Amino acid sequence: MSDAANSAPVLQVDGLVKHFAVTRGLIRRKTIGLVRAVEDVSFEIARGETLALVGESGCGKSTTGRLILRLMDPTAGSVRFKGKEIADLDKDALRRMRRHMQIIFQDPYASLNPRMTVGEILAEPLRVHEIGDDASRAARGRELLEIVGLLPEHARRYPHQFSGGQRQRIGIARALAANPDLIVCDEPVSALDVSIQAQIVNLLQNLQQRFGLSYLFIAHDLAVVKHISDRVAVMYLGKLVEIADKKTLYDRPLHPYTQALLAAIPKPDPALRTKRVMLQGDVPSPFRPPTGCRFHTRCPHAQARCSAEEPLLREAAPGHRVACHFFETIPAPTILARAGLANGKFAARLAAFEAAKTARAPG
Ligand SMILES: Nc1ncnc2c1ncn2[C@@H]1O[C@H](COP(=O)(O)OP(=O)(O)OP(=O)(O)O)[C@@H](O)[C@H]1O
Repeated sequence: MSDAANSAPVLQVDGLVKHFAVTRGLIRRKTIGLVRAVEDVSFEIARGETLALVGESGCGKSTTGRLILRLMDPTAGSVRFKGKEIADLDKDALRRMRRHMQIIFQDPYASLNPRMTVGEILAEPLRVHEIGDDASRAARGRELLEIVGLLPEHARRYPHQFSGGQRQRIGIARALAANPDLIVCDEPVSALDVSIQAQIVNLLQNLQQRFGLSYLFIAHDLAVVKHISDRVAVMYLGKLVEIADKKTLYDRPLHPYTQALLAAIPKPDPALRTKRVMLQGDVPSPFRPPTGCRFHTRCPHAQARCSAEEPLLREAAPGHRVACHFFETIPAPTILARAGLANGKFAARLAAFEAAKTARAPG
């Protein structure tokens, strides 16, 4: 994180809620319930900071990202960008503000228009925001391609002429075009090979340093998040269950769900390996979330109170908040002296990712 990260937050999210209505009937549509995708989520991101938002599929990460960019309306809650409440902005002001908040998607191919050249794709956000003329937009496009490690002459090519990693670089260049302050990175490397993942993470880190960018980095892959984040927020079934700076969260996870997610990451020293806390079963449906603590149906430490009473996100230490009734008393993950208990597939991915990241091969 850069020094500038100590200044006022770029983004403040307070009590964000999104419920999707579930309807039935073809002619007379009737609401039969709500998918509680995001429930009372609050966090902030400082200038130059990366907050990772982590959790299993369907826990509400992407919806949170889209609510922040106002790509959909929230059911309740507040999103303030550089001190301004987004809900208060009229259509024109929202369009102007969007210039400063961008998104990078998981699948760059799906988000790049196949009929446009790369030059046209990069000029588009500038045209939408009425920045410059045709010549200056084309020049900016060529500059952006160099910034993300491609060649200026690539502007004449079409998205299908690039590899997955190169396409993600184009997606990043497009997000950078209008000089944003905040980029929502929605699983930007999940679809890429592990060696390419490392290159894209390196690129995002370099761009952050160079341009003072803030990132909300959405991911389910803790190996990637470990490298890029300053702080980590863990989400389960629409709710934040733990938030802390990276070191605290990785060294001293207090929520049983975070412990389970982190135990899947192997440590190089077998003596430091922790017993893998197996997550039982699938994530319950956000259509009918469990009562009390939403994690209680899968929690190895659940007690009667957990199904009856919803835990608040409480401060465990300054900057470290945990939503668990019993975090003070549940035991830390067991240390094992024996190797081989970590998740082998994950271990291999993490090792490959770290090797590739160190190699910093060109993309
Ligand atoms: N437009 C929608 N209408 C109804 N339900 C939706 C809609 N968008 C998302 N959901 C539901 O909201 C919940 C959260 O979805 P979301 O995509 O935010 O989760 P996620 O953590 O990003 O998962 P993934 O990694 O799979 O994208 C899911 O149960 C999803 O099915």
